[in-house]
Amino acid sequence: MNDMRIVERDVDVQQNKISARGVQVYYGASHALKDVDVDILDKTVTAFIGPSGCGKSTFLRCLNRMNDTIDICRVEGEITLDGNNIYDPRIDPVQLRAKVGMVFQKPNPFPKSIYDNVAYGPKIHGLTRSKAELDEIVEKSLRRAAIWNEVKDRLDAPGTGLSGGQQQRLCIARAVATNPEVLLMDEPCSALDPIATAQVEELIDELRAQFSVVIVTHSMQQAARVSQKTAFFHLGHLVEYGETGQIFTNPQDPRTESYITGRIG
Ligand SMILES: Nc1ncnc2c1ncn2[C@@H]1O[C@H](COP(=O)(O)OP(=O)(O)OP(=O)(O)O)[C@@H](O)[C@H]1O
Repeated sequence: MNDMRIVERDVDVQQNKISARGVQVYYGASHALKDVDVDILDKTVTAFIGPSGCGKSTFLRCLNRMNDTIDICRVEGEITLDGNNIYDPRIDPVQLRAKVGMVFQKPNPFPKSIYDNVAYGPKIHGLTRSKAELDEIVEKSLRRAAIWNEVKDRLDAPGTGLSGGQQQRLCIARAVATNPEVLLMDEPCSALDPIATAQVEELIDELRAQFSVVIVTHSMQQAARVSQKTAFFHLGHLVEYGETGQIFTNPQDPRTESYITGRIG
């Protein structure tokens, strides 16, 4: 008789969230990104590293069409989110950016209360039907961003009155409030002190359980601490992409090796 028992086992299939093929970016006549191919995994932190001006932020901004806001910028090639072309003219960039949220280098809370900073996105995207539901989303988002305990008694106070590290976690709460699937972070710790940096790094590790996180960082130590995958960019090319441990201990390309050993950068 056939053995019909189903063997339970850990299934650890890492799925592609975003795929880029043949991506070129131009600022006017200047060719800033050249033929970038990459698959970004779900529930994974991917770090983009490389010397200043190599195109890390430009590529990050391609992933939620933030480059659309720069007049002279032109993007070619294909980028898909869950298999759907994000540059399809039928895609609304505002809706896309709710799914692919972004946190910037400098914390940039709106000049509004802590509550309103987080409530804004769910309100404009019509994600709630009642004040009670909105309160719930605000609390959940502030908890996910590990700042609830610090602000729960002053939700009406201005977001801009928080410390830099708290403001950045508020911006992360704002980004997660629309229930995104991908979180893009452009040097999110560069304006923070070491303690706030450690808090945000810990948070990034927790967010990975729910999102695909992509982080641009100048700090190789940070990339090594927070990411599972690393992409090394140089002069507009994605030179090498792989497991973070492999990139830092056994890089395959001499340019990657020069960068991580401090010879370029
Ligand atoms: N808005 C813009 N207009 C014109 N050129 C730009 C613009 N933004 C970036 N560039 C150019 O595109 C190239 C890539 O820049 P990008 O900011 O993506 O690099 P980066 O690797 O993120 O650099 P950094 O680490 O210094 O932030 C650079 O040559 C830069 O000067």
